[in-house]
Amino acid sequence: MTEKTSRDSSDVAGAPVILSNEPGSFAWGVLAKRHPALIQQVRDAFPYGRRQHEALDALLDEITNGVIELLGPSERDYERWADWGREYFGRSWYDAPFLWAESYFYRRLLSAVGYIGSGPWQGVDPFAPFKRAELRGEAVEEELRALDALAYAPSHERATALLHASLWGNRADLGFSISAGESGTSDAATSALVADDSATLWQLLPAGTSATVAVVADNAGRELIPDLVLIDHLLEHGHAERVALYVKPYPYYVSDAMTADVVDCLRRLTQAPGEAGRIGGRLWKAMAAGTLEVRTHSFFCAPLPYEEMPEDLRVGFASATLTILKGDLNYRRLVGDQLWHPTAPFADLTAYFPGAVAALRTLKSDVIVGLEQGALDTLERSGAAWRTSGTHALIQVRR
Ligand SMILES: O=P(O)(O)OC[C@@]1(O)O[C@H](CO)[C@@H](O)[C@@H]1O
Repeated sequence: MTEKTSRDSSDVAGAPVILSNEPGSFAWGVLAKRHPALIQQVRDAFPYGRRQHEALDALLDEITNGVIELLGPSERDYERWADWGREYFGRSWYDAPFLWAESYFYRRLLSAVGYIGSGPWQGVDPFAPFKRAELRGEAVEEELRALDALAYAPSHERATALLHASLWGNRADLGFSISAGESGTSDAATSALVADDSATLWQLLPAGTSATVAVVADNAGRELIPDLVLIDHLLEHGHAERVALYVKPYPYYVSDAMTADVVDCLRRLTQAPGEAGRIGGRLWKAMAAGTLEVRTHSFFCAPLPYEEMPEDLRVGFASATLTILKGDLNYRRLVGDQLWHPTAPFADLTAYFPGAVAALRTLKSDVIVGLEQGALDTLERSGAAWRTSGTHALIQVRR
C-alpha cells in the first residue's frame, strides 16, 4: 500500500476498521482539513445570524480540540445517535471509526446551521449554493451538449457511454465529454477501470424484459444528471420497466442528492435544448407515470454498513432485478469501511445484499476489494495515490 492508513485495534470479520488517527492518512486529512474548511465555506455562503456563527465556532472547536459531544436531548434523532455513538462520545473524533465520524459531523453541522430544528433556518440546505453553482456551470452545459452526439449512436455504444458517464460523474470532472468519443467511450475512461463487470451488468438487464432497477444515488449535479440520463436509457431501451431512485433525506457529504436536487436536475434537463431536453421531458413523464419513482430512507444518512439495513429497505432492494449503488461512500457502506485485502472477493463481501448488486464508483478512499492480483501489482508499482485520488474507477457486480 502506498498511502498511510490508520487501523482500529479491533478487527471486524478479519479486517481492521478504518479510523482517522494516523496523521497523514486519507481519513485523518478529511477530519483535520476537509471538515474545518467545510465549516468555513458554509459560514461564508450564508448570512447566518449570531446563533449559527456561535454554533459553528463551537463545532469547529470540538472537532479540532475537543471530544465528541452528544446531540441536544431535544433533537428528534437524539436517541438514535445516542445509541449509534455510545462507544464514542467523550472520545476524540479521530479515534471513532472514520465512517461514523464523518456521518456524525454532517449531522452536527445541520444542527449548527439550524437546518434541523424549529427556527427560521429549518430546511435551508447549507450546501445548496455549491450545488446550484455547479448545475449552472459551463461544465454541465458542455456535458449536456455532448448528449447530442450520442443520440444516434448504436444502442450498445450509447449504453456503454452512458454507463461510463454515470460512473465518472462520481468524480465530477469528467462526465459525458470523456464518454462521447468515437466508439462511444474513450480509452482513458476504460484503462482507468481497476475492475469492469459491465458485461454482467448488461446481462442482468437484457432489453425487453420487465426488470426493476434500484439506483442508490450519490452526488447531485454533475453526478445525478448522468445518472438520470442512464435511467432514461434503461427505460427507453427496455432494460428496465421501472426504476426506483433512492436519495438522501437530508444534506450529507456536501453534495449528496436529495429530492430537491432531483427536481433541480430534471428542470435543468428539460430547459436544455436538443437531446438533453428530450431526455428531461421523458423523465418528467416517467415520474408522473410511476415508471421512475424517487424514494428516500433515514438509513441513507446512518453511520452504518448496508449489512445492517432495516427490513423495509431490504424488501425494497430484494424486489429489484438489480440495485446500482453509486459512489465512494455507498461502496464503503456496501463492503464495510475496513482495510480488506484488495483481492478479497467482492461477491463474498456483498453476499448478504438482497439481490443482485452493482457498484459504480471512482476510488476516493482507502477501501478496495475484488481486484485481480495482477491489477493490484500494477497499481502498487505505479506509486500513485490510486486508492484515493479519484483517477481510477470500478464497475463491480454480484449476481
Ligand atoms: O460518495 P462520494 O461522493 O463518491 O465520496 C465521498 C467521499 O469521497 O468523500 C469523503 C471525504 O469527505 C470520503 O470519505 C468519501 O468516501
